[in-house]
Amino acid sequence: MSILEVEKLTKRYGQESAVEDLSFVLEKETATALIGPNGAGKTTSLSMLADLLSPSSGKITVAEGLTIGFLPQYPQFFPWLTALEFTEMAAKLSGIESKKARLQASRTLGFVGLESAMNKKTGTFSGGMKQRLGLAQAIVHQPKLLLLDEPISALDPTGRREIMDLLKALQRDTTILYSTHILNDAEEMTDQLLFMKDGRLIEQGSLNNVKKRHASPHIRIRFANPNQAAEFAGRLTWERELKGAVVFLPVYKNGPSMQQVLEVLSSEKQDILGVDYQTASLEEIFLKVVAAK
Ligand SMILES: Nc1ncnc2c1ncn2[C@@H]1O[C@H](COP(=O)(O)OP(=O)(O)OP(=O)(O)O)[C@@H](O)[C@H]1O
Repeated sequence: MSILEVEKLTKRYGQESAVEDLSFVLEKETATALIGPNGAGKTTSLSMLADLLSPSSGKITVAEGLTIGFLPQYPQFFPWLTALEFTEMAAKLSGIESKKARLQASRTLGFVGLESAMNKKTGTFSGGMKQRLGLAQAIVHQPKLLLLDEPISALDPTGRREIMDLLKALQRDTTILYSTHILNDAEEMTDQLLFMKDGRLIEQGSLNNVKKRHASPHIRIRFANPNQAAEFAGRLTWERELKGAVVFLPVYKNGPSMQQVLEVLSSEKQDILGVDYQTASLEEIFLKVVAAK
């Protein structure tokens, strides 16, 4: 079931388009990663979805009664407020009754791991703590759709791990759309990928489908030395590529299966160090797709 549909969304500044003809659908309780180089239009798109920026044209349709939480790329906190005061304020602004706001704020701060820092002023917070607090203000009213602009990009690996784990826990009953340029992390939590460049969507689909289209999987056979690899490659009838002591066999319709390769290798006299199946990472695919468009 879709909870949000975007049709031909466009934002122009004068002659320039920040976002052009963007169309996609968010299915309920899925995670979508919006990726693209700097200036691709990610922030502009998320700001339009969060209703902070009006589109020049196009249409956004949301499911009836949909509640939305938004974490901006650079969230602003009032340094003189404590984390609890700030989150309570966010709770009230998002429509939670005053009586319940404090309890809901403290529960949310517990969920994001800020329980012990709840009564500290936000001005003293580290980058990682601020990112958790930003997440807390975005989820305090338990929205059904969570829009996150670069929620992990400014964090160190430990901070990224922690925020990714929180997002994964949230994803069980929340639909998440987040932008990022940390593609290894995106690979971990994504039902749908949206690749943007110069304001346009240049590729979209599930991780598996995008990989199938671009990953050019191959079987990698590692020999003890380049001479052995070259000698082996010379005897093959399959399409192959030789790189030093490694032979790569592309896997596609007419290529060999792993089983066929293992059968051939079982009678080999050469020293084989290893055989495995390799596919490109999302990072490699992204660079390829962005360079091609
Ligand atoms: N208020 C504005 N006026 C004019 N141009 C703008 C405005 N806001 C954004 N742009 C332009 O629109 C394009 C898309 O910007 P946007 O911030 O959405 O990209 P982004 O993908 O979020 O980039 P980043 O990864 O660097 O945050 C850029 O070329 C930017 O210069």
